[in-house]
Amino acid sequence: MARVNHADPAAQPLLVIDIGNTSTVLGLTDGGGRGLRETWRVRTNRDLLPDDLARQVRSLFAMGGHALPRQAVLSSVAPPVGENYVQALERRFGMQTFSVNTANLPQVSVELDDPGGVGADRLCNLFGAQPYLEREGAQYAVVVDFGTSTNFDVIGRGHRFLGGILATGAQVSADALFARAAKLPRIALEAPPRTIGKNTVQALQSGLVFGYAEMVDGLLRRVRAELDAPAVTIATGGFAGVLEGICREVDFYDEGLTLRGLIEMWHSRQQAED
Ligand SMILES: Nc1ncnc2c1ncn2[C@@H]1O[C@H](COP(=O)(O)OP(=O)(O)O)[C@@H](O)[C@H]1O
Ligand SMILES: CC(C)(COP(=O)(O)O)[C@@H](O)C(=O)NCCC(=O)O
Ligand SMILES: [K+]
Repeated sequence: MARVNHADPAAQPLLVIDIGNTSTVLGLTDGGGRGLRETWRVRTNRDLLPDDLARQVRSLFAMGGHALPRQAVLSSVAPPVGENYVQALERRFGMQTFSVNTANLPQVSVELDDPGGVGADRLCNLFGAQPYLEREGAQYAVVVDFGTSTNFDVIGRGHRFLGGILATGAQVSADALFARAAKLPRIALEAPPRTIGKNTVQALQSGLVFGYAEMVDGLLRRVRAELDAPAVTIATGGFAGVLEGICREVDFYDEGLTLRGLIEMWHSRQQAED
């Protein structure tokens, strides 16, 4: 029987929070494991103050019947929301918190002009991609993260962040078009039955969904052509599900990659400290 080591932080449940510009994903790990007992997706709201966030976290945990853990790890690309969560968790619940940034990840080599400028979510994706690198025996991985912006994170073996691409997110592109074309209806971003649309809605869906997929495929081909060895490609983020089966250059779809990366990063940091 496994004995729980109460002194070992890696054996305790952990609250993980990934704060994007549109959504915040929270998760609770099972004690000591990498598995998630439950996840929640809430809107990222820059207007909420630390006590609002404390109330939010408390009610999510109450809803699931979970006790609050003693430790949390956060990734934020939406200041000041990350800082507000940290204040809430530390002051109201006495939690120990760790916020991801380049400076506190010595095991990662960020090979950019300004290593400190990379988004924390992209560093989570670096960790989330590790199992794919190992399983596929690839030298490189490219994570395509479909959020507010669409990020391509190019990762090399040995925890190397090599660079990438930032493209306008699919919803942001659609919103910009609707805002400037008076006669166009707001449509659901889903694939139409065929490329040649038979009405305004289908024509828009073709441009926004198939057009977007072609951009992704084209950029992935260009990235692959610049690398000196094969790359495994994985899609994640809010809009990835819509493109599943449409992008030809995407090998895997993995909704939970960023959050699992955040958990993995925390464990690898614990090991580095031991
Ligand atoms: N369940 C869903 N189905 C389809 N599209 C979604 C879904 N959830 C989010 N999106 C789209 O994904 C984008 C936001 O993704 P998300 O991962 O929440 O972004 P961020 O990481 O920037 O917070 C938006 O374009 C949104 O319309
Ligand atoms: C590119 C991003 C806006 C993506 O955020 P998201 O779409 O996930 O909300 C974020 O990772 C960010 O602000 N990055 C800083 C710039 C960089 O990574 O180079
Ligand atoms: K994200």
